[in-house]
Amino acid sequence: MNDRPLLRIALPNKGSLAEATQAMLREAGYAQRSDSKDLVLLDEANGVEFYYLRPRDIAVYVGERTLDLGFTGRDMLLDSGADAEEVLALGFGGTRFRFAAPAASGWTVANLAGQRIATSYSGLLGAYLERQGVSARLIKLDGAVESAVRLGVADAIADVVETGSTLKRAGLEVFGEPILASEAILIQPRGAQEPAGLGLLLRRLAGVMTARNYKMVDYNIAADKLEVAASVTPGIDSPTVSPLAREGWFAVRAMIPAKQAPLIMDELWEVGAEGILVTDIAACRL
Ligand SMILES: Nc1ncnc2c1ncn2[C@@H]1O[C@H](COP(=O)(O)OP(=O)(O)OP(=O)(O)O)[C@@H](O)[C@H]1O
Ligand SMILES: O=P(O)(O)OC[C@H]1O[C@H](OP(=O)(O)OP(=O)(O)O)[C@H](O)[C@@H]1O
Ligand SMILES: [Mg+2]
Repeated sequence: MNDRPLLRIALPNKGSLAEATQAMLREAGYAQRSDSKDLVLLDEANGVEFYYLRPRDIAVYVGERTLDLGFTGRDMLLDSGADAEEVLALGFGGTRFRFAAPAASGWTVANLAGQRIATSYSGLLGAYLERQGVSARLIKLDGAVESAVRLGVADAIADVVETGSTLKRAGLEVFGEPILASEAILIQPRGAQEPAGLGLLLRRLAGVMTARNYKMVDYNIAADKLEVAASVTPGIDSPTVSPLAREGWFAVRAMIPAKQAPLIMDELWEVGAEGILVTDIAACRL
């Protein structure tokens, strides 16, 4: 290990983002705790100390400049009002923060004036209602907000929606525009100087996201069809084209968006490509 100060990073100790965050850091080459009761883990080789904290508290620690960086949800950062800012969106933990009310009750955001709205994100909701010029009474709950209407504590709710199945089970339906599109993010104290080690962490995280979002395609193609085939697989910069021992044929290799792989394989087949292989990318730095 070199002698720069340890980078101190907060991670969710439980909840929806905890496992996926730890999986991403492992993929990026960092050590993670093996016992879910551990509060701190020192990754000496990478010069990082990980602190496992309640997801809701992470923005607070980072905003108070107690820790250099934190992994949390965008909704949690904004709700906290902490003096921290988003550095990188991580491509997982995607949710929407939305209003909901009993199904088919015809609610609009304007109707919320003077009503009771239950939420566990009162900072986020309060700021949104203020921007909309709607004055309502916020009922602050810790969780299981979907039950608040049935139990008569609120007229509507504002909560995190992923699949929508919790709302459905409670007989509720979303209304109005989504208040926020959230996902897991990396945060730092607002305006902080870049701590040593952040550049490396960002490169590694970007590498994990690229490896998850792209695949590698290899195929053989005759010279007269190379240009068309290469336009189907332009790669990030440009495809790698190598001559084959077989006269007038080339081997082509390029990265392709993982979601489009089946379609691209079909198109290459139509163009006349042979030996089309798609493989996962285990890791990368671009
Ligand atoms: N299916 C999901 N349900 C809830 N939150 C999710 C889901 N998927 C991703 N998230 C994100 O995870 C974060 C919420 O985490 P968690 O569920 O641990 O919070 P919480 O239950 O409110 O926290 P706490 O346990 O501290 O009260 C938010 O950023 C949210 O957008
Ligand atoms: O749209 P869905 O896929 O159903 O997911 C969203 C639900 O999951 C979360 O609850 P969580 O399990 O975190 O419990 P909590 O309400 O006690 O925080 C969130 O608060 C919603 O209730
Ligand atoms: Mg929760």
